[in-house]
Amino acid sequence: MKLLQVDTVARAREKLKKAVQGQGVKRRRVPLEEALGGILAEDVYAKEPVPGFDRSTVDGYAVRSADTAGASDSVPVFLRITGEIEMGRVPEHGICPGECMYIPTGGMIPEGADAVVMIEYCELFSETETAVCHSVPAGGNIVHAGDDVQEGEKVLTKGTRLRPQEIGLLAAVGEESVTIVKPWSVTIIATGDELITPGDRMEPGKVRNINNYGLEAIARQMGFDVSGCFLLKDERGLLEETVRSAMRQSDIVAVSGGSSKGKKDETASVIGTLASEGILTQGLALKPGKPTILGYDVPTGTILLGLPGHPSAAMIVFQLLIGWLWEDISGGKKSWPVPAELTVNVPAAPGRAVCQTVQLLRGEDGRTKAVPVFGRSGLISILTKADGYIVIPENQEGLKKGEMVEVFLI
Ligand SMILES: Nc1nc2c(c(=O)[nH]1)N[C@H]1C(S)=C(S)[C@@H](COP(=O)(O)OP(=O)(O)OC[C@H]3O[C@@H](n4cnc5c(N)ncnc54)[C@H](O)[C@@H]3O)O[C@H]1N2
Ligand code: MOO
Repeated sequence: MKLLQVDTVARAREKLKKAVQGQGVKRRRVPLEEALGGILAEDVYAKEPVPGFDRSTVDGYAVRSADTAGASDSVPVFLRITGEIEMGRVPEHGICPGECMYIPTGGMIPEGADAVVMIEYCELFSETETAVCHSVPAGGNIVHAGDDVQEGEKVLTKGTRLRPQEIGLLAAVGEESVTIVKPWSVTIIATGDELITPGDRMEPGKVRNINNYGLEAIARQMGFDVSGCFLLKDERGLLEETVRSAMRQSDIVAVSGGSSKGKKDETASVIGTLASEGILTQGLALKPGKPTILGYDVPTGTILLGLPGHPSAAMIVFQLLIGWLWEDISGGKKSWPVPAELTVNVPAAPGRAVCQTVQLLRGEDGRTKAVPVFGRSGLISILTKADGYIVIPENQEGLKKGEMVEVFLI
């Protein structure tokens, strides 16, 4: 009887990391529109201050604050309106004592003004005079040049994962492109005679292809380029040819299905043939995810990954191995687990780590609770019901209700 010689997740990660060590990290300059999810490859310094000039934060009148001292509804101060400031333009002149200028939100503060009175506190007396019924302190309703970002300041640190707010900041400091760690390119191959696409007519015995869609989405979420997505019949020659050709243009070729010990399970044999380093791992001490295969090909610099056919297992393993490796070698900030209190006991699996999906809820006591979503790894709905997962290490006893756990969000 031939049983799989399994590796722990830690051991498999170690092997993967060692295999790709010589590859180094490549960089790519991308326009901001394509930077979302990218890992910043260098620190970014502001070439210009934000804002670039003193600006009003309200619609109103730019004034000298001293002129408004003591102003109230019953004793207003009368100021002469000497003009109007236009957006995007430098004021035509400054203001002197007893004067004011109309200013829109974001307009440039004129010389001589040190505050802005909101329009709601002013009553137009004539075209050239307004009554101000409210005093305003120096600096009131003004955002000063550099208040947001100082010129020369380090605004973003290498390793930052670019979220919408970072992209906005880059735009604010005048960067139209940014250098990120070149994302890996991934080819995804689903295998199985039973598989049909979501649009095909359902027939008895057929199963809709979930993995191509789920894995492609995870890869894109991680910021990778997806260079190809294939659905193949269980045919060794076809699989070998498709993987071989994908290796020329991909950093990762992920094959789902055919990783186990069934009669038609050929993924291990194909990876063994095509990877110059042979098979690194065949079998993970993980539930779900046992039928996982890893190989590395040095000449093409490709990771070959055989994933379990069961959809939840395939997605979790991709996350645990490839997601982890990408975070590690791209220098990106590590994902932060959420602490939560377990609501029921979770059993361990002898000799295997358990990756248990959980839902996060707020308990009546106000604490964050982790509610396990139990179900077999062939079920896709357990992932949609889950907010994250917890890991019980191999050789550890199960977890007890009430224990604090760390939830990795998915
Ligand atoms: N004798 C053994 N049998 C099995 C073992 C084992 O160790 N010994 N492991 C089980 C575990 S755990 C898993 S997971 C599965 C994985 O097997 P494979 O990776 O070889 O995958 P398949 O047999 O091709 O498929 C398994 C299952 O998943 C469905 N599937 C496959 N691809 C897709 C897809 N793209 N979209 C949706 N569903 C897919 C497939 O129809 C099968 O139902 O093996 C156990 N058996
Ligand atoms: O461990 Mo399999 O990978 O249960 O689904």
